[in-house]
Order: sequence, then C-alpha cells, then structure tokens
Amino acid sequence: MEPLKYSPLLDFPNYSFPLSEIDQYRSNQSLKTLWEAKKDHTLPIIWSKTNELVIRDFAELKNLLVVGPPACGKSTFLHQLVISLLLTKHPAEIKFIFFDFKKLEFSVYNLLENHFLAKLPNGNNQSIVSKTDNVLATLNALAIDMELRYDLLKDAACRNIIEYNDKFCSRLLNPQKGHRYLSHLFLVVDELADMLIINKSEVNRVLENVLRSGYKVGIQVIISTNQIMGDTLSPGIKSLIQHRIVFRLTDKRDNRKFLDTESVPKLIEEGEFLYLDSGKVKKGRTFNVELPLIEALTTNIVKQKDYPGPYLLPEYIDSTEEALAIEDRDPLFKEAAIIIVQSQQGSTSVLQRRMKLSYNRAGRLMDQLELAGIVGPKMGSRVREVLIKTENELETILNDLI
Ligand SMILES: Nc1ncnc2c1ncn2[C@@H]1O[C@H](COP(=O)(O)OP(=O)(O)OP(=O)(O)O)[C@@H](O)[C@H]1O
Repeated sequence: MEPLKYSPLLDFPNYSFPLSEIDQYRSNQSLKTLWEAKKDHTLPIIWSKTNELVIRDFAELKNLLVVGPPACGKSTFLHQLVISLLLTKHPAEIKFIFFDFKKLEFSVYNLLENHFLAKLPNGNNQSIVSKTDNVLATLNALAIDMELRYDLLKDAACRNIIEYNDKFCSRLLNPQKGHRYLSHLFLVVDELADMLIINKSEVNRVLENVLRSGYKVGIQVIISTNQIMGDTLSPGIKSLIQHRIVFRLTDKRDNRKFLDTESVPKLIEEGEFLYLDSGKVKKGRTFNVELPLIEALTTNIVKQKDYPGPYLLPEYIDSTEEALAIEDRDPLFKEAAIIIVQSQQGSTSVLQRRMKLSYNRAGRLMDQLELAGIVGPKMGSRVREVLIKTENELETILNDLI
C-alpha cells in the first residue's frame, strides 16, 4: 500500500480560508474567480482588472518590479498581490517579509505575524522591517536560507521547489536528514531607494544574489520604486527582474528604459499601468482593494490557530566582525575541518548532517574554516571551494593555528 501523502495543510487541518469574509464587498466576484483559479495555479494572483479580470501565477514570474511616480498606484498593486495570496494560500505555504520604509503601508499585516510573516531570529526586530539598519542583516539571512534550500534540493535531486515539495509530500524525503516542506517566501520592498540608504553596494550585491537564484527555491522578490531617473535601480538589479509593471511615465526614454519600447499606449485612468506580455506592451489596471476588505481578511485569519511565532530566518552573523581568537573558535572546529577535507565538499549542510548540528552553528563553523584558509568564501548558492586537499596539509595548518 502506498504511504499516505503528507500535506503542509495538516499543520492546521481546521484552517478555514477567509473566503466567507468577502461576500459583502464590491470586489467579491473577482475574488471568487481568483479562488476558483486556485486549482490551476501554484501562486494565483490578481494581475489586472480592466473590463476583464486577469489572473496569473506568481510562480511563473520569478521576480517583479513596480515602477512609477508618486501616488500612481504602486502600493495598491502590491496589496492586490498580497491579498490574492492571503486568500488562496494556507499559512504553511507562504511567508512574507515586508520592507516597509513608509512604516504604515503594510502595518495592517502585522497581526498576521504568526501565520504569514518571516523575520530575523533576534527578538528585537519587528516582523515588518521599517528601519534601514535591519535591511542588510535580513537580506543576508534570506540569502543563507536560500543556500540551505539549495543544499536540500541538491540532496533530493530536485530542480525546483515544486518538484522538491512534491517529493516531500510523497514521503520520499527523510525529515531526519533535514528535509522539510518549503514554504514560498516573498520579499516585498516598498521603495527600493530607502533600502539602499545604508551600504548600497553590499545591499545591491546580496539582493542581486537573491534575485538571481532565489526563485528556483521559492524565494521571490517584489520591488516598488518611484526613482525613475538616476542610478537607484542598478543595471544588475534591472536585468534580473524581467517582469515589470510601469505606471504613468511621461518621458519616452523612460518607457524605453523599463519596457524596451518607446511607442506605448497612453495611460489616462487612475490605477492604469503597462506591462510586457510575450514581447507586446499591454495595458492593465490595479484592482483597487478596499482597506476594510483587507482588515476583514486579516481579522478572520488572526482568529484562527497560529504558529508559536513567525517563520524564523537563519541567524546571520557578520563574520568580518567575529574575531578568530582561539577561545572564540568552536570546540568542534578540528572535527569539522577533518570532515570537510576528507569529503572535499565545502557544504554547510554536510557539516550539519554529519555532525548533527543546527544550520546556524554549522554556518558559523564554515565561516571559521574560511578564516583559517581551509575553505574559500561563500559562492552564492554553490558549495565553497575546499582549499586544503590532503589530511597532511590540514594537519600542518591545524598545528600552526594552535
Ligand atoms: N484602480 C484604481 N482606481 C482608482 N483609484 C486608484 C486605483 N489604483 C490606485 N488608486 C488610487 O491612487 C492613489 C495612489 O495609490 P498608491 O498609494 O497605491 O500609490 P503609490 O504609487 O504607492 O504612491 P507613493 O509612491 O506615494 O507611495 C490612492 O488613493 C489609490 O486609492
């Protein structure tokens, strides 16, 4: 007999999707259509509402850029994506990280911390990041989560999160080996310029890494910006976000910059935007969702069973700040070094599994091995290079370190 399939929904089997809340609102018909699209889409979202409703699958979009001058409807568009997912997905399936530098735009979702939000493990941090000094740590933690996910997918011989979760739900992956159901993580950034205030080049570097490799393992980024001119949007970031929503740009050169064409239809009505679809420029319109409807959804969800806390991102420790004094070195340093050199695999999850350590501790050991010159630096989602090839060489290094 085949084993019973696992479902993440079993975390809260009595969870009731907040569909009943929408009846009294004018947008209820559109939301019901969205709900019906659930069966054909991994991540159904309302994309546009003109004469007809356009529903898309966010899983196919990778990352998204929303650009336009102030007060043109960018935040409205972000809300329409968020509520689409809140309505159709279970708390086990998706998590959001909001960078909300306006401080109030997404505060309505604060209540959903234990259902739908992700944050740094450090208790002082808010689930919704509104201070620029938390940006880099949160991004780095997201990048670590991404690397960990890559290790899991590699171990499971899967090419993307969908294949991986299917395999996990079919009970083909062993939780004892660190395998777990992976929820989709969305980083929602409301104003890119504010995100780049502190340490712009480093933030750009980590962000590019997440944009480049995150979507395959279920980490997707939605960025909004009103900085049409200037160098806020680096060419690297722009080239990594193929899907773009463009509101009311008056200069032809701007249209070329964001839509790769100068000839675009005029946008007259409130909330209208342009986007590229199979090489053609199309017109769309935001689904102007009422705040009371968002509140009704969140209130309904909050009343239901939740997790003990938000989804915790891995701890990020800035290794440049960590002195490699002997007394600070992990007592398992030598054992870890031997495992890495013997296996010739510079992978955190190898340490984690072989030594039965938490991911954070294994990650710290890796950083210490790097500082000792045993492994090379982090290389995005790939394993680190092992610089020491033989146990004899290692022994010399370890003797020198003591
Ligand atoms: N489809 C629509 N129909 C009518 N009004 C809309 C529509 N979409 C957005 N609006 C209105 O446009 C105004 C600006 O929207 P929003 O706050 O989303 O803009 P924004 O681009 O995020 O602004 P900012 O950059 O200043 O934060 C709001 O009052 C909103 O209600």
